[in-house]
Amino acid sequence: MITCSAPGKLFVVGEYAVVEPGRLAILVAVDRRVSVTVSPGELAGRVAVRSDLYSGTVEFVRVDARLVPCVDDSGPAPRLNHVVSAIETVERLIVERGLPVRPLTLDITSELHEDGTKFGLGSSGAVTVATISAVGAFYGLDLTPEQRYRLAMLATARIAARASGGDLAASVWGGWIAYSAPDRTDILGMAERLGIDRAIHAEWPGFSIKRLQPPADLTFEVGWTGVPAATDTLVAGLAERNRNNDSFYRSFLWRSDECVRTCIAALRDGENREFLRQIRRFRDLLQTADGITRIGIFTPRMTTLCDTVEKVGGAAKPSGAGGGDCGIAFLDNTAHHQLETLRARWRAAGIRPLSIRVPAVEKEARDDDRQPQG
Ligand SMILES: Nc1ncnc2c1ncn2[C@@H]1O[C@H](COP(=O)(O)OP(=O)(O)OP(=O)(O)O)[C@@H](O)[C@H]1O
Ligand SMILES: C[C@@](O)(CCOP(=O)(O)O)CC(=O)O
Repeated sequence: MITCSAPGKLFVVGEYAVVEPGRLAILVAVDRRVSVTVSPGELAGRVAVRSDLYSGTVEFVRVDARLVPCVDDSGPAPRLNHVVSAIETVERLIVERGLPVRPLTLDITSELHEDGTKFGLGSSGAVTVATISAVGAFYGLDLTPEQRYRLAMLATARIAARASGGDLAASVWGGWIAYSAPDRTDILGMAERLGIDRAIHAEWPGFSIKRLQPPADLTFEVGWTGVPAATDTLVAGLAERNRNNDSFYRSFLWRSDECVRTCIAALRDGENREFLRQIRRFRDLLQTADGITRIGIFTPRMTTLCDTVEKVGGAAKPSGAGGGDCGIAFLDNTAHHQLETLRARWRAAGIRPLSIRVPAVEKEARDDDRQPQG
């Protein structure tokens, strides 16, 4: 039996733009995780999945390298597509290497939901990475962090073509990272033409990952609006502009990149004031984009969440797609009184402060780091 876990994430800056290959975002991994335990299954050719998100066990049968749910008349099948795609991707690699697939049972538990409602902390990314790690380890694969990210990216791209994979990168590498995504159509094409094994060892133009120093003397606070958001619909709303080669969208991408790069430099140089300025700038950028596209990044509660932080001297913005989910705030870490005031005002406005931290990355993991391409 093998258990692996993977953390959830928060976007610091760069969301939306990061869906375009090569565009940077900053993310952090949080101290809440999804765990996946893989044990030998009982029936040949079968995979059984149990998740604390859904009741009961879902049985799958392998048909042509795909997992097809066995008929279950107990109600609509739970949404296990991220888990299934992760298992299928690892098993394609196993088959390519001439190894036998085996009956499996997966048990999944999540700290990224409460009573079945997501907080917007990247549960889909965390469950994908934890499944890749656990199934890979069960089959005896010795996967490096980058190979786990690449398998997770391929598994995700098959079912969510727009997803940047920033959540996957944060989940794999942990800590503070700067990330840019590969072209997902390209890498899926590569996997089809060359197979999974060669695709995960090939050059992925656009992909980069770099570890960042956390800001010293700043604390961050996360507020949950209490409303889960549908990321894909929101992303489609903005990405639509790209298809039309819209001049607003081009300037959005350019401004986002400039903001993320300035944040990276501010973190490197310990320039907290500049970092806070860029957080505000990115909020403005998202607000302008929302005003033009009317996709609904800023709900009234999200606006209150951010405004309340400004009033106590900090800087805040939505984290991720917005439309609900979480906002992220940065404040001077000596501002204890302001922090208490902020939490009280958030609660009064129906915003729940979440106690979330970014765990420090162990030296061993830091030594595994790769540098950005290009
Ligand atoms: N514990 C789990 N067990 C099985 N599947 C899970 C689990 N957690 C997440 N998932 C999968 O991820 C999907 C949720 O993805 P979604 O993008 O809506 O939320 P999220 O990743 O938590 O939030 P966000 O994208 O806003 O960060 C679920 O529908 C399910 O397919
Ligand atoms: C809008 C986007 O950049 C971030 C979405 O973040 P979240 O899943 O809502 O936390 C989409 C993506 O990166 O795939």
